[in-house]
Amino acid sequence: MINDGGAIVVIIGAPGSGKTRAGKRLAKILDAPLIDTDKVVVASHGPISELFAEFGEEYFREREREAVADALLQPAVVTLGGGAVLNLETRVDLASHRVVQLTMSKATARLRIAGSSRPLAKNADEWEKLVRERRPLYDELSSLTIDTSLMPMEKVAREIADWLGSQQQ
Ligand SMILES: Nc1ncnc2c1ncn2[C@@H]1O[C@H](COP(=O)(O)OP(=O)(O)O)[C@@H](O)[C@H]1O
Ligand SMILES: O=C(O)C1=C[C@@H](OP(=O)(O)O)[C@@H](O)[C@H](O)C1
Ligand SMILES: [Mg+2]
Repeated sequence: MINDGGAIVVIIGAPGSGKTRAGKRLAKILDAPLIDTDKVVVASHGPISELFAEFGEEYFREREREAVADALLQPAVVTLGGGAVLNLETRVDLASHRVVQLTMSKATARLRIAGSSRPLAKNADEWEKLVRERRPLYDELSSLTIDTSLMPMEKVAREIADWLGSQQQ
């Protein structure tokens, strides 16, 4: 059963796969608000790399869970951080939402995450290991998967919008 009062759609998937960027485009297409849970955490608690360095991953995951729980109640396009699905309560919540997964190849990851400040995916090998472990969760939770490796962001956003349209008929 879809929770019609809450998030319009939730975008999950690998770090760097384009969730935040495609979500922003999608929100424009739908003329809806965008909530990126990483941005919510940063606005309240400071940069993610600093939270990891000062307080550790568990502290970040707790703050992330708070942001996710709140975001899923809002009528918005919601983009999660790649590791948000590690939280069991979040996985239970996602079962009643429309969830899209974005993926990308390792070759694309090498280009997109170069020089990024993601503490758990500092290079393509770390990224690959993390995604291999999480992939079963991403697959289980999502109803649509889009490989963004070679796809412009605008097209990614359009594909999600078209899918949402087909769901509402
Ligand atoms: N479809 C795309 N084509 C090319 N570059 C992209 C695409 N989607 C995202 N990017 C780039 O990849 C990086 C990560 O995008 P982002 O939206 O932050 O991913 P995520 O939120 O999944 O970690 C950014 O530099 C962004 O400009
Ligand atoms: O995969 C992860 O564990 C993380 C992904 C990041 O978000 P994006 O997936 O938006 O890059 C951010 O939440 C944090 O660095 C941890
Ligand atoms: Mg993001």
